[in-house]
Amino acid sequence: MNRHMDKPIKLTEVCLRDGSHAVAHQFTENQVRDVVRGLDGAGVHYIEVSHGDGLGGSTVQYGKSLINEMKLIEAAVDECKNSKVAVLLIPGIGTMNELKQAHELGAQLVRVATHATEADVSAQHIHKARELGMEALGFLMMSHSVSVTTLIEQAKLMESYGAEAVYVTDSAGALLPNEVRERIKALRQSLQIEVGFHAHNNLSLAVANTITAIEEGATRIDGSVRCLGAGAGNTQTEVLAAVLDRMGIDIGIDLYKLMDVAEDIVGPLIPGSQEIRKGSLVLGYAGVYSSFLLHAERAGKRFNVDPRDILVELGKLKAVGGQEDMILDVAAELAKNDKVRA
Ligand SMILES: CC[C@H](O)CC(=O)C(=O)O
Ligand SMILES: [Mn+2]
Repeated sequence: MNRHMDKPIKLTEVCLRDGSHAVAHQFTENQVRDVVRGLDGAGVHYIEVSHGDGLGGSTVQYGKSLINEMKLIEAAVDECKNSKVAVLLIPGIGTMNELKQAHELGAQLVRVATHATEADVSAQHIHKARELGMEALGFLMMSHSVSVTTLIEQAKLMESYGAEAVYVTDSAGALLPNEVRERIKALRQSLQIEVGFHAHNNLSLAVANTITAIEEGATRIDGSVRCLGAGAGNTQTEVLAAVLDRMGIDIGIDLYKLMDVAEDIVGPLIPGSQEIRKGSLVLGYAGVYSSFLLHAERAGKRFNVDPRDILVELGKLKAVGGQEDMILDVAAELAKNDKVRA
């Protein structure tokens, strides 16, 4: 443990949930089984399994899953000897019924995710999860887009509903290290519960930002092996584990086993490349939801406009998760303006 930490670090591996965006929600049951078996064997504490947009996300708006997420959750639970299965739920996309179903299948933790100004919509789901005996954590998305004061207010709401931790969620991968530091520090000073951090690597800062969060006392940390997550992916778990080991922080994970899962099991599932390319870079630069990338690339093709222009415009409009329909509106509008100019 480092000097600020009062609890050991708990790692949530998100490649099977955030990574679902990167594979257009096409995970098969066997892929999930293989990845979970490997992560469980490496000692990962929590493995999140859900549609990329959380329980109930399989829709035309967000992208249809190949396999019903409940089947994937059941398979993940079946493969776990020590790891716990976690799910993500965005109120309004996921419902109480889906939460109950996931719990009955063996999910032990839920992260209730809201936009960084809308924590009030998480109350019922946090209460329900606690009533079911699940761990219930709050996940404040697009945390870069609000002031530290707002973030504290919203985190306190989640704490008052019974959340056992609140995450600073850098959905756009837009936060700079000093901005992570001030946010984590402020939440640590204002909350009695644990603080977490979830990064995206769009500006190549995910590992550095995660280390900064840990230095400030964050104890709930997310990563995705091989960066399999939306945009340029998340904090690369095996890299983070190696860095923490070098720092003398033991998180109880077998580094070589984790590297092997990353290389041999997750690597072959990655459809494109998770390196930072122009699309993902613009996500971080313009402060846009990482899960918008593939939608913007598709809309760009359809309307013959540069996806970067779509993303920059969405950044200006401060589009939030759940407003995926705006991506098509913006693309159509840009195409119309291009025609007028031509
Ligand atoms: C659309 C939900 C989103 O992927 C949740 C998340 O991981 C984030 O906001 O970064
Ligand atoms: Mn994410």
